[in-house]
Amino acid sequence: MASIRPVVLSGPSGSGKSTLLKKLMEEYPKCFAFSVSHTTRDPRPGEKHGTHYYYVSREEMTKMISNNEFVEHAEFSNNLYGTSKMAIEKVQASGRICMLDIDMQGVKNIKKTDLNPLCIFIQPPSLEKLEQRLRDRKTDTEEAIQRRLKIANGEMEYSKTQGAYDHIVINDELEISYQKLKGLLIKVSSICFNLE
Ligand SMILES: Nc1ncnc2c1ncn2[C@@H]1O[C@H](COP(=O)(O)OP(=O)(O)OP(=O)(O)O)[C@@H](O)[C@H]1O
Repeated sequence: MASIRPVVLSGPSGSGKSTLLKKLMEEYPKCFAFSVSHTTRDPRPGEKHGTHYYYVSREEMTKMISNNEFVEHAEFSNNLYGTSKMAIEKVQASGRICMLDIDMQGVKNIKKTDLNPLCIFIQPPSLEKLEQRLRDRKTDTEEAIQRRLKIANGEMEYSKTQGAYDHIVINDELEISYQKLKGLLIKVSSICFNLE
């Protein structure tokens, strides 16, 4: 049986990826799952290997990176984090749709794998509205907002290139965008998604 395609949501910071994913997970908790990331940081009390993260040594993770086992990886506060192909395949094997929230570079990488992802660009209605949403979110400094807006320009440009994304959802009115997203996901797996 062909495996269920993983679904990538990508788009500028503040375009609404987390908001849409949260709605989806709340409405269909059994249908979707996130992949478990790898990290070199130590587990915190109560955290379980394979549930919260896969905890690996820096040596092991560096080796995995050079073996091209990650679709994306980054370093924060002296620790490496990454989304492995294996973790995505594990979700697929469980019969659920693996949802990924990854940046433009991650999209380019995952498209080179044999995971056959459905890539959806979550587009803000305008850069002005994006800026307003980032301000209203109150999670970023002015400097961070300016940095996010600069990156957003490049992401918007890339989204227009031929074949970059399978679909674009303009996130203007949240409920309408959410329904559009659901419509696209039914096509990935009507069995799992059991909406009809
Ligand atoms: N359709 C919408 N209309 C108005 N506000 C929205 C809409 N969608 C999301 N928002 C708000 O915009 C802000 C940014 O959304 P969110 O945090 O989901 O973006 P994101 O793409 O996940 O960003 P990041 O990449 O930084 O995690 C949030 O405060 C959210 O409540």
